[in-house]
Amino acid sequence: MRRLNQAIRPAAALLRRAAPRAILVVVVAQLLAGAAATWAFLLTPEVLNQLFGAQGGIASLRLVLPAIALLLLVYLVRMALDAVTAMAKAHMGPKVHRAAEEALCQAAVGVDLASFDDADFYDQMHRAQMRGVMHMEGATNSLVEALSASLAVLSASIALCWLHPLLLPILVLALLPEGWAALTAAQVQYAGMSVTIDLSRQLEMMAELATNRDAAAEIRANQAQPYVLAEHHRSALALQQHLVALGLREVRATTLGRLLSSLGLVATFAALGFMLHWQWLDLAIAGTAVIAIRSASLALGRLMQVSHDLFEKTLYISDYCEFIDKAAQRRLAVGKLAAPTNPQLVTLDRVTFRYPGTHGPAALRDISLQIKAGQTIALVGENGSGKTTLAKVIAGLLQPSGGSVSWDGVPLGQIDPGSLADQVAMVLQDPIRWPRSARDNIRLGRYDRADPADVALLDAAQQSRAAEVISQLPDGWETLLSREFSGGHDLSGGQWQRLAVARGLYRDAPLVIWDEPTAPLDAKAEHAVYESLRQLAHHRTMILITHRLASVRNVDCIYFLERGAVVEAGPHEALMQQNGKYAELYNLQSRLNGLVGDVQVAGGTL
Ligand SMILES: Nc1ncnc2c1ncn2[C@@H]1O[C@H](COP(=O)(O)OP(=O)(O)OP(=O)(O)O)[C@@H](O)[C@H]1O
Repeated sequence: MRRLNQAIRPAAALLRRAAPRAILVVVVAQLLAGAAATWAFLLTPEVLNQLFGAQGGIASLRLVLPAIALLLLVYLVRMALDAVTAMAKAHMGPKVHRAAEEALCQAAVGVDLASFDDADFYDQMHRAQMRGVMHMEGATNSLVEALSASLAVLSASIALCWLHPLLLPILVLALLPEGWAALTAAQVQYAGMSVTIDLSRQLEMMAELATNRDAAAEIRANQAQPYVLAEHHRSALALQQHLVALGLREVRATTLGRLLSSLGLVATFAALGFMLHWQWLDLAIAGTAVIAIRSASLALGRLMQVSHDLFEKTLYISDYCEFIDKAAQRRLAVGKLAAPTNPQLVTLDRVTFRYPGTHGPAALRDISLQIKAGQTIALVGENGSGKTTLAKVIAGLLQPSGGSVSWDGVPLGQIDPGSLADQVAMVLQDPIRWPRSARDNIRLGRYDRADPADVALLDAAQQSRAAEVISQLPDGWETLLSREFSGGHDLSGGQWQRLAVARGLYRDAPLVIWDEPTAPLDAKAEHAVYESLRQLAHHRTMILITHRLASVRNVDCIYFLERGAVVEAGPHEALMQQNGKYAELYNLQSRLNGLVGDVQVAGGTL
């Protein structure tokens, strides 16, 4: 019961929230159906008595007809009530599914970015999404079934008790073995469930790899098909063997239960025979008792099946609920203050950051710096030195593990994340490829921006050279950019990046962060992007992350990172004079690649 409760309570709460009217209809209809069933049982002895007493011939049958008609009417009412229940149930399932899915999405988008780097949390979120929502909907259906079956058992019990109080213990005698068998089978399933889930997840992972569009090219290029198939086969075989073993144990339990149930039935008939013999009840009541016991036994079978289903869903539902709770806790730790509009000074004081669940050196170590409004700074350094992490900390997307980040003296922990994000435009290294139209892909930079004549949209597309890409699409701005839907169209990596740059430009925020914005771009597009940056830099604070050191020669300050720490900082000339790591890397790049064309930023060359 304790385990069942873990599934019943949250499913019932969601049901009450998502479909209160439907649940009211179901409860009322089922109570009335239960009352109708009891009435039908009470009418049955009367009908049987009249039938047994009839002498034959039309005349005596006519006498029985009103009682039969009444019984038929009661059955019809019951059928109508069951139909009403089924209709309410048809509303319930989709409503509960929607509510569960919406709660999950709301929880997922509400948590801080670091939560996505917490492997346990991320894993739980996916379990909740893949199975929790589905089982939540299933559990609400099971609840309705459980209510209907319980009321059927109750109505048979009341009728039997009414007809003769001794019939109640006989009913218990008939039902006990069946109940025991169903519970034992459920326990067998429950005991093996965590292994079932584990094996299913491994299998799903391999099936996902085999069918995933993003993985398809690499699997073929690396000739990894045999590996994928072998791993899939290994997981599938393990799951199959586990399920067969579980099924056989369940069959043993149910067979024993059936055997006991048959013994219970024999005992029931013996008890009825005994009562008939001593004339404690007449034949019509004994006949009704057989019908009622049969009906109660079928209902109990249904109840046990439903409980069994609920048992199976318990783990998934607990997992779903736990995720929603955890997400709410991660959401609570946010500030309430509004972010300063156009912050004049961003200060980092001895900031450290460690990704959740990681060991070894922290991703950022003891970083202190200041960025004034209107400045352009560059973060440079080798792969994995912490540039992207630092940019996310400055933007308030990641909370430092130590030290503090403040905007105009207000610690970011006290600022509402929404208002903080409002001040930042961030173009990331691997931007999201929205499976939406080309228009939406840019407008999603700030989807609620008023731009009735598309002036800002066209401007952003022009500056990033995304306009050229869009003009070649079959449906122009309205082309769906996803091959996963029919009629969809895909872009090259560089074309996607142009759209991402356009999105960043369209966002139009006072603090702009560009993380390798031009890496996959061709020379012309790169030139166009730096032209846009030059214009942007006049009245914005810019943080530029790049490996092309020639691009950052004239920014206000360059921060050179190494293993999470700033090891050199200053303008290009100063760093070159220092002749340290930056100078070494700069000279190396110059020798290897030659310098890229100079681009003007903030009045100087970039
Ligand atoms: N989500 C994450 N979870 C755990 N560790 C991470 C995560 N993202 C980055 N790291 C680690 O943090 C360190 C800094 O990563 P970061 O992405 O900030 O480097 P970067 O300088 O931007 O690298 P690149 O030039 O390759 O983009 C690296 O050691 C990386 O392995």
